[in-house]
Amino acid sequence: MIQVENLQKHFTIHHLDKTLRAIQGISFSVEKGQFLGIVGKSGSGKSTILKSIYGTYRPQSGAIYYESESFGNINLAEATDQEIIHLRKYEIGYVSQFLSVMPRTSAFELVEQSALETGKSPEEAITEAKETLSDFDIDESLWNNYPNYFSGGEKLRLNIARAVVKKPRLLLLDEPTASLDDASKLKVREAIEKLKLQGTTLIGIFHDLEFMEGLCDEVFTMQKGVVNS
Ligand SMILES: Nc1ncnc2c1ncn2[C@@H]1O[C@H](COP(=O)(O)OP(=O)(O)OP(=O)(O)O)[C@@H](O)[C@H]1O
Repeated sequence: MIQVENLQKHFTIHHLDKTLRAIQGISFSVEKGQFLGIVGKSGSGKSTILKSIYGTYRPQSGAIYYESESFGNINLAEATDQEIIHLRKYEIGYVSQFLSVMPRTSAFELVEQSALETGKSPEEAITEAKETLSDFDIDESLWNNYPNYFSGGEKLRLNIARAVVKKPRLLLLDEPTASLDDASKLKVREAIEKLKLQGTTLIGIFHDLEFMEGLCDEVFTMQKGVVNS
């Protein structure tokens, strides 16, 4: 489903006149429906890998081949902005520990809009938004509220619900359980298991190794920009 070859990304820090090598020589592949876990120290380049796959960062060299439904095999490292936007809408989800909300949009509308984006009918989008919000234990009294007022854990669960309602083919998880309590983590774990059964391919970064136990098909450890296997 995804094959990363010799990926390299560096950042130019202009005010320090310095180049920072975030990742170099990263190669791995993930089969359809598998879950790859990435662990490693802070600053070792884990998020840079996910952001390169999601098209947020453009790597300097290397390739990211993705078996897309819309375009066939596509190198995400060289995809156009239009292709990336299309894939984000229909195929690739990204969940970080931060929720970016739209002003004056309720929690329910956020999830509903996400479902509508994938081409669901308004009725289907409403049904699926309700199901997903319930799945993630977001209290019904909060559905019409603005997420700005949510607690940290509620925001995280909403963030994941918004990605999961799309049933993406590839889901990138950048520490989505940071600061969640055990009950909420369990919900996230159940959702991941459900997605896997539906055939979603996942790549996830977690600090909580206990959480990953038995969930990932493979785990690799990053050390200062390179994979340490
Ligand atoms: N946009 C950016 N501009 C400059 N430097 C960056 C940028 N993004 C990441 N870096 C640098 O690249 C390196 C890798 O960062 P990255 O966020 O990938 O690490 P990480 O392993 O995900 O860390 P953490 O576990 O703390 O989230 C770090 O030294 C970071 O400062």
